Amino acid sequence: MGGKKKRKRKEEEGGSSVYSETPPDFALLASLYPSFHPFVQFSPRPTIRWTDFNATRELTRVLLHHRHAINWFASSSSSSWIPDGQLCPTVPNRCNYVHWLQHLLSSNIIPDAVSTGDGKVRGFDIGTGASCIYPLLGASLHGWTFVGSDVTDIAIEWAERNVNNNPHISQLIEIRKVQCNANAPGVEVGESVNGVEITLCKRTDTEVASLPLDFHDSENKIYHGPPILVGVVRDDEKFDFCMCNPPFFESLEEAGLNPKTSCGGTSNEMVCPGGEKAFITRIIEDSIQLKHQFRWFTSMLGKKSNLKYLISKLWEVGVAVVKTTEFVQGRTHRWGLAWSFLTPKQKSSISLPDKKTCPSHLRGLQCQHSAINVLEAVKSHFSSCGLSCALNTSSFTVDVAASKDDCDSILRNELSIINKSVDWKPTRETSNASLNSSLERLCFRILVFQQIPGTLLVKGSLQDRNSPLSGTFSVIFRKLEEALRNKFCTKSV
Ligand SMILES: C[S@@+](CC[C@H](N)C(=O)[O-])C[C@H]1O[C@@H](n2cnc3c(N)ncnc32)[C@H](O)[C@@H]1O
Repeated sequence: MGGKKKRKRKEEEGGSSVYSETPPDFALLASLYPSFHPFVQFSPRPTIRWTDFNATRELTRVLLHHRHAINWFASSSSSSWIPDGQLCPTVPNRCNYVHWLQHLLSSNIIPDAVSTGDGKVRGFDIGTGASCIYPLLGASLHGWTFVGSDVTDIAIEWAERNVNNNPHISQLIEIRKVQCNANAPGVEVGESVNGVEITLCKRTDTEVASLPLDFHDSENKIYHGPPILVGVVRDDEKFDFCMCNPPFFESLEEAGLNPKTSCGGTSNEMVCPGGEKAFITRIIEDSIQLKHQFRWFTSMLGKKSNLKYLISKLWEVGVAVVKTTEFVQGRTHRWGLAWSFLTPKQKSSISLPDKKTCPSHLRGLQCQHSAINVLEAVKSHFSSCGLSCALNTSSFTVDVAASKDDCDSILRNELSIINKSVDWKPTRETSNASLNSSLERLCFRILVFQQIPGTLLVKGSLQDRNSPLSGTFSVIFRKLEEALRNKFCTKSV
């Protein structure tokens, strides 16, 4: 696909932002902001040293002010708006997420329940950080109201400070401290590892302290830290969305030091046992309990490889719609995952309902076509898709078997049709090598019979409804339905 087409697709998904079109002009910013000037190297072309934490922090400050009218000067004499070493957000990357949320909210995919009664969009930012970047951006760009939560005292203190420094939007933002459950086992967020705050990425040559042994235990992928949504969101609250830039990494070693940039980030901000996979899994679990209190649940991901697991987890818990996107900023790639329990209003894209509600009946084929004609069309449809099938003219059935690869490729095709705006139910991961081979195939039967005089009914039934591949059945059946309607129906029935 050409670059133009790709960009258009991204824009349709809400996956690009103003920063892809108009990157920061360092020379202009240096001339407007004397505090930024010393960090700019003008030759061969204006840029900053990305490995210098003070330079990236200053860039964030000036961009927030210049582009978003967000005031970053503390009211005290301090000129910092986040303390040394705390994660310093890059504005373009954070804007991409806000831009995508705006796209989701306005896309009309799910019912448009106004949460607060005052007509304002209300969001919940999980782990708002010292910068409070998402509430500040969301409030300033779109007038959204926010609750921003965090677990550490330092994040709460500075987030409040940053909100108060922006009186024009401060009324829109509430900062909420997550009360850590004293009995919760595992990580003690708010305390530092080994009693020292370990700073990541601050400098390229920063040493990362060694960790206690049990911190390396990657076996336990279950999140067992402080509450995330359940226990933090109040019973009477409703939100249009939640968002999260989670601690991506499982360990300090994994977080490592990115030699190319310096965005700061402490252990508390960057690391959680089980990494983002465990953290987002907990958000998914919380979302089941809070399904009526949020329109959209969303999170950012740092690793594409976690998407597959999380999407299948989502379908397992019975969500109604899943969306993903990719955020690309320079050489940094991030992914967005969104889900909702509200039934989509329109079928703008594919949704695979749960097994019990799989469409499996095609009614109303006019009887001027014989059942045999229809049966043969069924067989030739599946044969042309490369699936193995057997026609039985005495039982009026076609038995079809699709391999896991067939199912994956059917889903992939669907995905490309819907411009990679993903609404799909992938096959469950089959990591267990001893898996019975029948589980690796999706077997189903198509039956054609006369339901009432004059009309034929085409019915599909799965051989094993619990097959991990059964999610693909609704796509397969819908494709068959389309093919049969095109061939036999003069008008939609
Ligand atoms: C990667 S930082 C993101 C900060 C900011 N939102 C940003 O995008 O720059 C993750 C944040 O989540 C916070 N955090 C970790 N566990 C949390 C929990 N259970 N509830 C709320 N915040 C949490 C950390 O303290 C940290 O500030």
